[in-house]
Amino acid sequence: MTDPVEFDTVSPPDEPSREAALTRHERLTKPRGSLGRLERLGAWLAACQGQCPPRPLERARIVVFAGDHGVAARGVSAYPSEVTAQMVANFRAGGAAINVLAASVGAQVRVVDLAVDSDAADADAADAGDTAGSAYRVRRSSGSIDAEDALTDDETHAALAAGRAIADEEVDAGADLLVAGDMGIGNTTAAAVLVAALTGTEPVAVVGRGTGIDDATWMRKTAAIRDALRRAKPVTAEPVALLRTVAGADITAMAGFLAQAAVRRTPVVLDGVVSGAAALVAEELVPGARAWWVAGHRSPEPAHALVLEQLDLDPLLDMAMRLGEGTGATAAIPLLSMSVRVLAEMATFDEAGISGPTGP
Ligand SMILES: O=C(O)c1ccc[n+]([C@@H]2O[C@H](COP(=O)([O-])O)[C@@H](O)[C@H]2O)c1
Ligand SMILES: Cc1cc2nc[nH]c2cc1C
Repeated sequence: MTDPVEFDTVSPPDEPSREAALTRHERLTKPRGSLGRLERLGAWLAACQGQCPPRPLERARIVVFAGDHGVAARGVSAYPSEVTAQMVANFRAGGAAINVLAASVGAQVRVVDLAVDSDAADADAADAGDTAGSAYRVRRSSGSIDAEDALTDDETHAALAAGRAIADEEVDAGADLLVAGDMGIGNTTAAAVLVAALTGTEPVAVVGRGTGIDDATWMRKTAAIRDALRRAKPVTAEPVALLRTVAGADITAMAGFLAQAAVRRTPVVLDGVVSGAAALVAEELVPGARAWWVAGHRSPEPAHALVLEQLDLDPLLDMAMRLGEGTGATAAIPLLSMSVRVLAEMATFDEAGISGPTGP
């Protein structure tokens, strides 16, 4: 059996740099506080970088964690499982929404197949040019979580180790901002179960429309979530066992990635309900990790609202986006870039010879 995966502890972002950024904002040529949340966002990035003004963001990386889910066979999605492999090919060809959004904001996309339900040989072929992609493949799909564990212990450790290694690779290659995206038919069922388990919520309050399911599918999905939640209950306080029971290799790797990004002091933009569910588990694995995350957007999935509340994160955008792939997070990247550049490039009152506020 493989060894359990250990994570170092998380240290908080640098408070003096945050303070310096907030103080600098008082001296920039604008009424005090007038850039609103953009000011706090820049201060957060200054704290993450440990310097004020912060460096411009130059290497934002989006990692799409792809995997299939056995529970899809219960009829819980509006699309068939084969779409996962087809979309992985689309990502690699550059034709998916995330490719276009990433190109628009100057970010790069990396796709990693953790458990796509296709032949490993296909994955190897598709991974040509991205050798790391197939190297991290843990298995094909996952157990149907309403009736069996998603993964074995060994697979859970392998997926966590994969996510940790991917974060290390990205940080070592100079990433200054990370996004965890997801692709996997059926993954909103697994995400909803994780969120319900970790927030003590009833199935009907976490079930969402996913890819756009009809009412009959909603009933099957709710039943699957109910059954999986019953299986998850005994391991709710054990994050690794919870991942083994109801997550799947893609979400498990994402949790490892989010945990390790925080350990490595690298800021992350969270996406929708799937990255949110992984983030809830990552915060259990390495408490304090949430200080390294910002919520890029609010997904209409009800479980996402629970994630945001539990992690005390206020999303930057509310665009009714429910695609996944990291698209909601990537749409928020321009705000992060602006927040940094404002601190670095705006003139101060002194420099511009502009009168400051009247009064004391
Ligand atoms: O990120 C979200 O909040 C989100 C909400 C709904 C659907 N998705 C995407 O849709 C797929 C899962 O939907 P489903 O209905 O098959 O569970 C998966 O590929 C996700 O990336 C993602
Ligand atoms: C086409 C398609 C693209 C996706 N991207 C993320 N989830 C998806 C689900 C479907 C069905």
